[in-house]
Amino acid sequence: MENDALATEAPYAPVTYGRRVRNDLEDTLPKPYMARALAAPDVDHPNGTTSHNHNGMTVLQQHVAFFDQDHNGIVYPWETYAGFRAIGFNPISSLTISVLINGAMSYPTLPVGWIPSPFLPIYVHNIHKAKHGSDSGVYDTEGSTGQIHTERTMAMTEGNRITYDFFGWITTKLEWAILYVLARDEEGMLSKEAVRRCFDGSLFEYCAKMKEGGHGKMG
Ligand code: HEM
Repeated sequence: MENDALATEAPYAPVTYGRRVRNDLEDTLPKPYMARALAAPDVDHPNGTTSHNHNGMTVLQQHVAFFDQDHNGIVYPWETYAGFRAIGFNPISSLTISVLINGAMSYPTLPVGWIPSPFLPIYVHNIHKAKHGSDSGVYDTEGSTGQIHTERTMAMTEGNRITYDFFGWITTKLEWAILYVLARDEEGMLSKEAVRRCFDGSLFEYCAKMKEGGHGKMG
């Protein structure tokens, strides 16, 4: 009975055998249940990305800060576009993605009123309000991160679908598809480290530097 209390699998729910719960996090990660505000840790990086400055922002704010080109706390569609160009996406993809991202995320982040802004600004301060359903759950509703265990991302985006959450299904797929295009290796694999660094935004800084140095993958 005592062992049952710690069981992570239920015989009558085969899905709990397929989607295993890790029980070794505490070996390397202190307080794995505690959401981190400033860092995106995993078992191999218990302190997050130490080379990356959090500037006092939540991990989700750090995720989008790269796109705030003029550092005024607002990401306009043309800044999203410039950010995507800087990390190597072509003009057509960059334009399409920036219209979709700012189109979907501007409104919930607006600081005052009910009226949408025609310029589609995204307010970094309120980015936690742009969180949607059917996601990985790594970011919590305040924009902090829990532990990241993302070995099987595509299966995860299927498995995390919330019923009738069409917006969440599509947005989550899109986010993971963009990450895949950006960070896959020669064998078409997405490394766990690329995923972790996407969460805290340090991946984008890295990709922009690579692109600047002429190592950009997407030309
Ligand atoms: C190359 C650029 C980008 C990539 C690869 C990317 C990828 C991702 C990924 C993989 C997630 C995690 C989704 C999940 O937890 O299942 C995510 C979440 C998020 N991203 Fe991005 N993203 C990018 C750019 C942006 C931009 C420009 C913004 C807005 C300015 C943004 C806002 C968000 C928000 C608000 C979330 C939280 C969604 C949630 O957890 O519900 N991202 N992104």
